[in-house]
Amino acid sequence: MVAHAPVAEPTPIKVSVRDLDFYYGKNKTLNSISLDFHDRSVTALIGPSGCGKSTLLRTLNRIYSLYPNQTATGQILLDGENILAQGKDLNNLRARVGMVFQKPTPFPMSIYENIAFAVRMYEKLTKSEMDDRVEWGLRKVALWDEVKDKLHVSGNGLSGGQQQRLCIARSVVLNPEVLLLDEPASALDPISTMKIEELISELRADYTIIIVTHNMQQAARTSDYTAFMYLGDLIEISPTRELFTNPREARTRDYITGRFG
Ligand SMILES: Nc1ncnc2c1ncn2[C@@H]1O[C@H](COP(=O)(O)OP(=O)(O)OP(=O)(O)O)[C@@H](O)[C@H]1O
Repeated sequence: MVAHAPVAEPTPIKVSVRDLDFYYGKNKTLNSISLDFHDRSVTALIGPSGCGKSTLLRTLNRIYSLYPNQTATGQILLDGENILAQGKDLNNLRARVGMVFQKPTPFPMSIYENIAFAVRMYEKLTKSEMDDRVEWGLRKVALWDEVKDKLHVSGNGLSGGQQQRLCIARSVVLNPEVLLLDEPASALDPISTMKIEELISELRADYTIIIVTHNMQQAARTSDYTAFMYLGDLIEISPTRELFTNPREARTRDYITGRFG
C-alpha cells in the first residue's frame, strides 16, 4: 500500500485538545497535552508502551467517565464545543465520536442485530429502513458481500478481521464525525490487517480518524499526521512523512530509529 502524501492543504480542525491533564486516581498520566486533529484526515498516535496513547484516545469520547476516579482537566473542543464541560450528553457524544477497540468485541447476537441494536439505541427506524441501514453499514466496511447470505448467524462466528470490520460498521451506522481506533489491527493476521488499513484509507474521506498503533509502518501507511508521545507528554505532532523523515525532536528520532521503546 502506498503511504499518503502529506496533506497539502490542511483540512479544518475538528477536535482541538488544550492543556489536557488526565489522572487515574492521583496518578497524573497526561501532562498538559495540546494538539489539533484535522477533519477528514487520519492522525496516528505512537509512542512506547505506557506513554498515554490509549488514555488520550479515551478522553476524546469521555469513555473514561464510566470509571470511578478517572478525571480529565483542560479542554477538548469538538467543533469548538468543550466536551469536558459539565452536563454533556455523553450518549450523544459517543455516537458522534465512535470507538473501536483492540480486540474485536461483537455483541453475542447475529450480524444483523449487532448493527440494528446499536442503531436502535439512537433512532426509531422501520424494518425496511433498518434493513437498508444494516446493508449500508456493512457495505461501508466492505463486509456486505462476505456476510449478506448469513446476516442472522452469530457475529462471533466471523473471522477476527471480519469481526473487527463488523465493529467498525457498528460505529459508522450511527453517522459519527470522529472515529477512534485503538490498535484495531494488532490482534489480526497480516491479510486482515491489510484490509483494515485499506478500510481506514477509504473511511478517511468521511470521518476524522484517530488511530493508536504500535506499528510504525502502519502509522506511516495509514495516517496524514503522526503524534509521538512519551511518558504522558506530547513530544511532537507533524505531517506523517515529515515526522518519519525529518523529526523535529531528538526523542522522536530515537524512537522511530528503534533506539528505545
Ligand atoms: N485503569 C488504569 N488505572 C490506573 N492506571 C492506568 C490505567 N490504565 C492505564 N494506566 C496507566 O496510565 C499510563 C498510560 O497508559 P496507556 O494505556 O494510556 O498507555 P499506552 O501508551 O496506550 O500503552 P500501550 O501501548 O501499552 O497500550 C500507564 O502508566 C498505565 O499504567
